[in-house]
Amino acid sequence: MLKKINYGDKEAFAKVLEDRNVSVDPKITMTVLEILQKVKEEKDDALSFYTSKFDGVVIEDILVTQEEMDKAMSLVDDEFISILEDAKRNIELYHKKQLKEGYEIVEADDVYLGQRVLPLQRVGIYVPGGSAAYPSTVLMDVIPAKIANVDEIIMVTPPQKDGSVNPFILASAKVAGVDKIYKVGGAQAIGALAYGTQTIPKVDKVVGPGNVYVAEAKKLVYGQVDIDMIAGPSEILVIADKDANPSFVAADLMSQAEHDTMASSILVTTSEQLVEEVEKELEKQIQELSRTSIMEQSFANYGYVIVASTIEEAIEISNEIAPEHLELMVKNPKDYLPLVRNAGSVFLGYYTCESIGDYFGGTNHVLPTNGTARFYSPLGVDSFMKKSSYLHWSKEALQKEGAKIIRFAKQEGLDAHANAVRVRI
Ligand SMILES: NC(=O)c1ccc[n+]([C@@H]2O[C@H](COP(=O)([O-])OP(=O)(O)OC[C@H]3O[C@@H](n4cnc5c(N)ncnc54)[C@H](O)[C@@H]3O)[C@@H](O)[C@H]2O)c1
Ligand SMILES: N[C@H](CO)Cc1c[nH]c[nH+]1
Ligand SMILES: [Zn+2]
Repeated sequence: MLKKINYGDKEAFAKVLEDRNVSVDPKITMTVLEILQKVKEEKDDALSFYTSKFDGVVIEDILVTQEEMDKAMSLVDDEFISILEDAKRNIELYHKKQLKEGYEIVEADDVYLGQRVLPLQRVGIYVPGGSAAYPSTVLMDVIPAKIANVDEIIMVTPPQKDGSVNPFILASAKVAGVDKIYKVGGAQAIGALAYGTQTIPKVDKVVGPGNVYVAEAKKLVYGQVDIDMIAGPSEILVIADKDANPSFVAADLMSQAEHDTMASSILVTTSEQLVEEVEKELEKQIQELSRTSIMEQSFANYGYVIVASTIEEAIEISNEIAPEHLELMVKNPKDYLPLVRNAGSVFLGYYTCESIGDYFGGTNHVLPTNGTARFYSPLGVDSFMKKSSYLHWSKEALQKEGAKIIRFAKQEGLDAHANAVRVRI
């Protein structure tokens, strides 16, 4: 099911990297530009138009009401609410450590300077609602924003055919602490968050995964608002030694392949025998699961096995691929962690399947994909904060150092800058 290549075959390996560089069809960019322009000009009317066109439903009031929230809570079982709360606790515990403080430096002559770390005022969270509903993503997006102390968290998500929102999404939003929820999705929702409409207020940052229209819209509004990252189809790279259990390896490869036909699952191993055993396990387990066709297509598109000569070499390969998720199914996995340079999130040991991180372990599951783990970080508290600097100089300090500043300004030909110092001293 997986295409087998050797790391030594540089051409074949280059193709693995190339395959991930899916460029966006210009037609999609044109469609999204058109949607964004219409939202900018026609605001709420454009939202109604596109919701009816793409989601097949006409909605009078897109703001989710208290009544709708109460109904959703009554539809969700207590066990699930309690699981959401347990997951929330783990996610909070992990993310609280990310809170950063500002600093101040005090010098002679009443000179002081510092950096303040401030929460964003209003953020927009996109929660996908097309082919699958992910209450877990609501927790992953919202909890770090709450910890950062963002003033207002607004969520947008496409309505279902009957005009409602999946109750598990609403329950998750309630547990996480979202302030307002609007029933609108796709590029039009991103446009609404970026430009504001009569109903949806303009935000400072848009975060959250979505399909290609959502991702393209985020790219296009960047600058008008900040965005988190472009999170594409899921990826998993498993590094397994000869002692790894083939049944576990196969199960984990399938766990991400089931997300999307464009998801990528790669096994890098030092054991030829494991390759054969994993193949057998894949054939067996895939028949026992439900999203068989998606997994098969995903393996056909981006499923690879790469044989490496050592675990160190396997990590070198992984660093080149820079996967969203990396599993180290090897003996003494922590010994290898320092060698990992590029990976969104690393799962250590035979029993740490990636699904733990998707739902419950505490680390964030909104992660850089498509090789961008080389420079992007997981979504976190930092994503919802910004910095601002400040400086104070006294008359004495300016008298001492002012001449240097005047000279600097003159060097740049900026006389008015120099003058601002001169008039004070
Ligand atoms: N990385 C992560 O953490 C993570 C988590 C959850 C989901 N995801 C990904 O998010 C994506 C969700 O996609 P989805 O489609 O299910 O939901 P979605 O909410 O992203 O997209 C649905 C919206 O797309 C718009 N749309 C659909 N067809 C269109 C068209 N022809 N032209 C213009 N707009 C159109 C509609 O407005 C619709 O409301 C998947 O790729 C999934 O793998 C990633
Ligand atoms: N693995 C996905 C991110 O790549 C997130 C997710 C949500 N639910 C299950 N998994
Ligand atoms: Zn997942």
